Amino acid sequence: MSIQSVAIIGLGLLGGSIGLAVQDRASDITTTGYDADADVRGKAAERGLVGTVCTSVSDAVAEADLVILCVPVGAMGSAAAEIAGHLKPGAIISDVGSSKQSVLEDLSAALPGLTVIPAHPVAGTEQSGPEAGFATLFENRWCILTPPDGADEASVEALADFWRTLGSKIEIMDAEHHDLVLAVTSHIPHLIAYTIVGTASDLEDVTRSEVIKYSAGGFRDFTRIAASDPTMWRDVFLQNRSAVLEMLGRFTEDLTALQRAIRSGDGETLHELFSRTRAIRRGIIEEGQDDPSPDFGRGH
Ligand SMILES: NC(=O)C1=CN([C@@H]2O[C@H](COP(=O)(O)OP(=O)(O)OC[C@H]3O[C@@H](n4cnc5c(N)ncnc54)[C@H](O)[C@@H]3O)[C@@H](O)[C@H]2O)C=CC1
Ligand SMILES: O=C(O)C(=O)Cc1ccc(O)cc1
Repeated sequence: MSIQSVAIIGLGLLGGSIGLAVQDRASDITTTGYDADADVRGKAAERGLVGTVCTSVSDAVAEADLVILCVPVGAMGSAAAEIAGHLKPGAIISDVGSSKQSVLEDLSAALPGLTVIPAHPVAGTEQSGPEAGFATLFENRWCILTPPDGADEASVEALADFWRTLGSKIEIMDAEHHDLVLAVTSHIPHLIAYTIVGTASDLEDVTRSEVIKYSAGGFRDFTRIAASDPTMWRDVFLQNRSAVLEMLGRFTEDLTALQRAIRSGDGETLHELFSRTRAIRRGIIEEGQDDPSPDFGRGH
């Protein structure tokens, strides 16, 4: 099937970037959009994030071959319930949520018998809202599709093609595996950033000026991640609870082992780990998986 019209529900960073990317790279595809927040709809119209910003969700999805839910993962179920009954027959319903198992369950429950194919573009920044989107966000980035067992193959291929058109590379895996992998590569790193910045801020009464003055290097990088959207990340941790808790358990054990090495003066253990992690970083850069530009995530 060929996708000729796309409806984007939620016009923040991800929804806005999809709208701009489609208009840039596939101008034959019609774009409509809707956001629950009237201010966001106004800003989306001003920026031209989609061809038509609709004032009702039913108008936005009525003619769409593909509907992409771009709302926080905790809002996917209610957003899906709102589009049920207004969809074009045969439409593909997808999303961009950062966790996949709960989204697959929520969408399948709200849209029984329809073509639900969840997806996760592994591309983003710490920014959010309708001003944050940009057309090149998905270029050379992975988009992971997590179709349920028995999903219509032609629809999976049509969705994969859509993301390739936006510049993404495609991977297909099951939702449970996705959630475990992303817990360690994305969700726990965000939790660590929120924690360390919170810990430093709790010290601020004593050393307020020093936290700002010496926030070069490592701490500064953590503050970028810790500036990420609170609603989005609250939802990720609540929706991907079991995978996050599993990985957090492993992380805590490893942290405790390092604590012991430091206490006992075991430099060999520290040096061995730091050498291993340095090699991982160098491998990522050699594979071209590093941030696409030095400004990535800062200038948008
Ligand atoms: N921010 C990032 O870097 C990335 C985010 N994601 C995922 O993309 C999704 C969207 O994230 P962002 O675009 O960053 O968030 P955002 O906060 O920029 O935009 C979300 C928009 O959804 C709207 N919304 C909420 N509930 C709604 C509903 N029921 N109906 C219509 N609109 C509704 C909000 O008003 C808001 O404008 C999340 O599920 C997130 O996990 C995926 C990859 C990267
Ligand atoms: O800004 C960053 O470094 C990110 O990690 C962006 C991001 C956030 C959430 C995702 O599901 C995917 C990418």
